[in-house]
Amino acid sequence: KCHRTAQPHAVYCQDNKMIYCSLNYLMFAFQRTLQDQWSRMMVSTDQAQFMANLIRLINATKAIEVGMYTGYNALSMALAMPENGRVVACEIEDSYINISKPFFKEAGVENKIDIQHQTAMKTLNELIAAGEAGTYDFVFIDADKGNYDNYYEKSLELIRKGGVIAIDNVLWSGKVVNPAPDDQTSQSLDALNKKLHKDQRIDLSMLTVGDGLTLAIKR
Ligand SMILES: C[S@@+](CC[C@H](N)C(=O)[O-])C[C@H]1O[C@@H](n2cnc3c(N)ncnc32)[C@H](O)[C@@H]1O
Repeated sequence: KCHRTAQPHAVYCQDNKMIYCSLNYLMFAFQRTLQDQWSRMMVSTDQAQFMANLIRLINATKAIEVGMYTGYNALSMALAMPENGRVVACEIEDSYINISKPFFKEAGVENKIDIQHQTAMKTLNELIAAGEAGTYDFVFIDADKGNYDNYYEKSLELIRKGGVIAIDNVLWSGKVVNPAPDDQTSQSLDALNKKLHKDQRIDLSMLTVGDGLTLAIKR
């Protein structure tokens, strides 16, 4: 029987053994995603749990995920929010969206997650055009890396003062240190890291969680 819990749903130690586990909705979504060939795209369990607790800490009711994949982290965010909470989940691949939907329904949060099946830039622009600038509490950027800077600028418009933009993969397996001349992804992530380091519009924290997680808090 599933239950909602704030306890760790799974924590893995270095030899990949599960050491803490709760049988909750998230665990089912996590296990299903592991069957997909691209499951390494999913955030780690500790990262999802950390961001869910951030959402609780700032009492977020409006969040955006740029790059939903199979919905594991979107589900984690939705479960951390109150009944009136909403997650705008951006995803272009319908096969991933199809995997996510039964888990959202089973967990009773399908009404909290607004799946946007189009490019994330289109969705972010539409939200701004709809007058939603300055109203979001939390944005998680985790899609195509070449567009990260564009996602960051749009997210900065969309979040309120004190809102948090979380950016994934900012260390890119360490390749942001001296990126190779032909490695555009590492170069663009490095350029974004350097830009944020000097950005006076935010307070910055770069964490060695997962593949590197930046937190930018809007001033
Ligand atoms: C790293 S995965 C996201 C993982 C997800 N946040 C999680 O933790 O499970 C990146 C996702 O972004 C999607 N994506 C890539 N480019 C996109 C775009 N331009 N607009 C919307 N989604 C995009 C991909 O299809 C992929 O599912």
